Amino acid sequence: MDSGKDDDFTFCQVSAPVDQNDFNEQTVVPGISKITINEEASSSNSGEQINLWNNTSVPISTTVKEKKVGSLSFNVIDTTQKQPITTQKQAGKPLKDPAEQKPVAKKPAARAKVPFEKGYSPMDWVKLTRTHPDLAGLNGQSNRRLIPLSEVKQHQSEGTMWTVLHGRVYNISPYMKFHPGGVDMLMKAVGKDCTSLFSILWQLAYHSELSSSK
Ligand code: HEM
Repeated sequence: MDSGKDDDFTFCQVSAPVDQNDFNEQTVVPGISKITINEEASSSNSGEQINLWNNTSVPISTTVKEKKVGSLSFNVIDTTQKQPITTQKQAGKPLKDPAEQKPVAKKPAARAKVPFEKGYSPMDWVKLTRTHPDLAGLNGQSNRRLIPLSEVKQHQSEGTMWTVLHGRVYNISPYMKFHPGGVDMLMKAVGKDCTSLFSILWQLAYHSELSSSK
């Protein structure tokens, strides 16, 4: 093992994220009519931002930051946009050349925080991570093995709910009731590669804290 992070449930080789097509942003955030997805952002410093509505792309520069929530750690894309994410959409009319479109200020996302049950506050999570060193459920197994997506799909039950984010496998089961967005939201990531979904949420500013350096 190298000297990298060894307290984590890592590494896997999987296919491209699969949940993007299942994902309907309206069900996650009613009222949102326009979102964009970052492609090729997990390991490069530059990429393209694809606009889902008119399929134009805008070059952006990205950096990948590693963030931690308790023992869960993950990479989060930090995009330094050269152009605003949102542009005006005209109902029923073809969109203008992106260069002509007036920029619209990005609205802060409507809050969708769910009240925590007693004993599941962020502070309780911190305590749990300190008192339970093996929340990933490794049981002494290496955290550096290749895990196929087919194996990730098999872990969808209490205690062992796996997801893939930026090429790494995480057991998010212990975090379920601590998730500020609620159990139902987090369940959408279980048994899948949630990288695309996570990028969408980040762009909607739902996971802003995870991606800032505060
Ligand atoms: C994969 C692991 C995930 C982790 C570790 C995680 C962690 C977090 C954290 C720390 C927050 C609070 C951040 C903030 O207040 O800015 C949050 C909020 C939220 N998350 Fe997640 N999340 C995960 C996956 C998901 C998924 C898959 C969804 C939806 C499908 C989701 C939906 C939300 C929503 C709606 C909020 C509420 C944002 C707000 O209104 O404040 N999360 N999550």
